[in-house]
Amino acid sequence: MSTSPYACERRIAELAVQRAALLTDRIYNSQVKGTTIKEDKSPVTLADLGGQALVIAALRHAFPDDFIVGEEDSEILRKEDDKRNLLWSHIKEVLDEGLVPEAEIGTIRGEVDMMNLIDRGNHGGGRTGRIWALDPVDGTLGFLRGGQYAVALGLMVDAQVQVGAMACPNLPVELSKPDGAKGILLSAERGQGATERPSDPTSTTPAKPIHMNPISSAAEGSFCESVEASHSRHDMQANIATKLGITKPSVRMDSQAKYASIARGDGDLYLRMPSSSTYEEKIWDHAAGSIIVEEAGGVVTDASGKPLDFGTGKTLKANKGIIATPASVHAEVIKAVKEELEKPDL
Ligand SMILES: Nc1ncnc2c1ncn2[C@@H]1O[C@H](COP(=O)(O)OS(=O)(=O)O)[C@@H](OP(=O)(O)O)[C@H]1O
Ligand SMILES: [Mg+2]
Ligand SMILES: [Mg+2]
Ligand SMILES: [Mg+2]
Repeated sequence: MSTSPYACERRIAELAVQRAALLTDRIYNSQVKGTTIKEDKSPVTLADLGGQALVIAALRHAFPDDFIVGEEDSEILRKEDDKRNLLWSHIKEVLDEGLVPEAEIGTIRGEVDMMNLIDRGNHGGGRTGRIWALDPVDGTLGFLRGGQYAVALGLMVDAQVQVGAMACPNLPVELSKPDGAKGILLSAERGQGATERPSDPTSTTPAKPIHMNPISSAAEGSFCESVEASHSRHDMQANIATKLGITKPSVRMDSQAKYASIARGDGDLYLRMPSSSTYEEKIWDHAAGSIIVEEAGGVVTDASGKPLDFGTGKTLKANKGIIATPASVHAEVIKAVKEELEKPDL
């Protein structure tokens, strides 16, 4: 039987984010989310910290020599006994339930192991070798407000994303039933397509291939963008959409659920024009989402149409903007973006 080059990595990545999503969901539904505000003024919760520990436990078990660039570190847990104890009790419950096969993705041995695992995500990224980019809760603001968030994991080999997996606990399982069951697990391998299935590990629904909508002109489509006005230029994005003849209102959504949505044909374009000249996009905010869109028939580039460069460290250095669209309309969208950027300041 022939298998694809990264079939094993894809399987482990799927299981890892699936198990982490059981924890994030559990913490969302509990009394205490343990929110702390980080130095950059963004929130971090027990779900972010525990999700990172669980995913890295899986990577340690399956690929012990790989490097990991994770968003979080264990400093808060080392300082605050209450948070550490509470998080460990949640993680232990997820592990004891055993819904995701521990034989394949390993375990966490206790509180100290939990913190050490989180800190294994301290690699700085780079151009060579096998490096995983992990965002245990992408869209923490979305998580806190009961909106969209994603557990996102991508594998880069020599700076090319080869595998991505993402759990989106608040996206509907069926597009035709937006108020029905929630929680999907998406994944992709370079050259092998993208799939989705329910993220509930007890579900027997098989994975199915996903495809972007086959639009032939951007005017037929709709676009999504960040909820937070400080994360991208809503005004510019509206101008670009108008120029393209898009009449549907934008869909504002937190996190890489934006990539997931367009990859499964719920929307068409993702526009993210930079709102600050100093903020650098993080690799963990785009690695998983970008390959899932590409493998569903899309193209993901910066605002000038160049591919994203995942080999420049923890951040996409020198990146200006993110544009994700079906391949059929990418050139048309980049032309409109260029015109918007060249517009004289009035
Ligand atoms: N100034 C600025 N500009 C651009 N992006 C930023 C900025 N600040 C933060 N972030 C990152 O945005 C991640 C959340 O994704 P989104 O912006 O798409 O969603 S959201 O609407 O803000 O929730 C969010 O990811 P998480 O920290 O994992 O939630 C951040 O990495
Ligand atoms: Mg964050
Ligand atoms: Mg993020
Ligand atoms: Mg995050």
